[in-house]
Amino acid sequence: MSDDHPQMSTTEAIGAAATGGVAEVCGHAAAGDEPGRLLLELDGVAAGYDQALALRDVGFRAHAGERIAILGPNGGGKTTLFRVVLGELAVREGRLALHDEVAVVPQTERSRLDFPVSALDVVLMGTIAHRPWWRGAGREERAKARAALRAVGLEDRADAGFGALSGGQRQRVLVARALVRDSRILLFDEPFTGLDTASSERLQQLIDELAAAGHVLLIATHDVGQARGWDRVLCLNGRQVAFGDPAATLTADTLQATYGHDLLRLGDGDAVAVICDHRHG
Ligand SMILES: Nc1ncnc2c1ncn2[C@@H]1O[C@H](COP(=O)(O)OP(=O)(O)OP(=O)(O)O)[C@@H](O)[C@H]1O
Repeated sequence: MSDDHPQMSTTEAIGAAATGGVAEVCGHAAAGDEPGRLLLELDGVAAGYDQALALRDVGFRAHAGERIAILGPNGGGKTTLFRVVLGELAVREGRLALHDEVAVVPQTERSRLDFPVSALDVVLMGTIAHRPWWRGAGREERAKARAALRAVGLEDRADAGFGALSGGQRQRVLVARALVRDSRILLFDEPFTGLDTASSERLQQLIDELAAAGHVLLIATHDVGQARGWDRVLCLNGRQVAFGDPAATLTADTLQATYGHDLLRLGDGDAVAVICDHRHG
């Protein structure tokens, strides 16, 4: 981390006290980057909007090196969970503990494409949290942003207009923007939506590389088959339905409880199809 953000050595409670839940930012653990390091804990977490709870009973632990699929129907609570982890929504019940910083990779489809910004400019936006708002990006930040673009295979497109890139390239630029924040906890909001096969394979490879480098990745997806290939799966439907190893967790019964009427069972086994709506208002 930069000197502007000294490492936090003591647990710092944030938000939520008035609503009954607890969120803790525990800073960077002294243990370093070893695989399997605990990065994120939730215990009985509930959150919502206005008077209503949108999500409840969420409890799981996430470790360095894990790719965790977040499955759920439209309105199941995936975005709500991300907003809680990002500190945008209060923890109304239970406890959330962050043992590293968090960054989100938003859906590229929701990006504004008409701003005259380059790929490098977009990545540099990720360094703003690490410097005073009034100071422009310096040599150190620019070098870091170029290194992040190199890590996602786009160093040669640094000066290209963000809106002129392909959907897959834009998604990787947004990953680079998350990487310059030095965050070990990465949240991906349906990152494969709208990508062609080649871009999807490239992003899948990048996700594998980030996990191998010691990040934990929470990836909201509607693709049950994809979730089966990752390390853990979290099933949400207004509450936590299940969490665990995909092979043991993704039974037809669990998927039925997760998706309800949005699930089509194919035959007598665990083969299913999920009906989902990718349109967002
Ligand atoms: N800003 C908001 N104000 C009020 N209710 C909201 C708000 N955002 C989400 N909700 C409600 O919270 C519940 C969970 O929504 P959330 O967006 O977390 O689901 P999701 O799993 O991300 O859905 P999708 O797959 O469609 O993106 C839904 O009932 C939704 O209507």
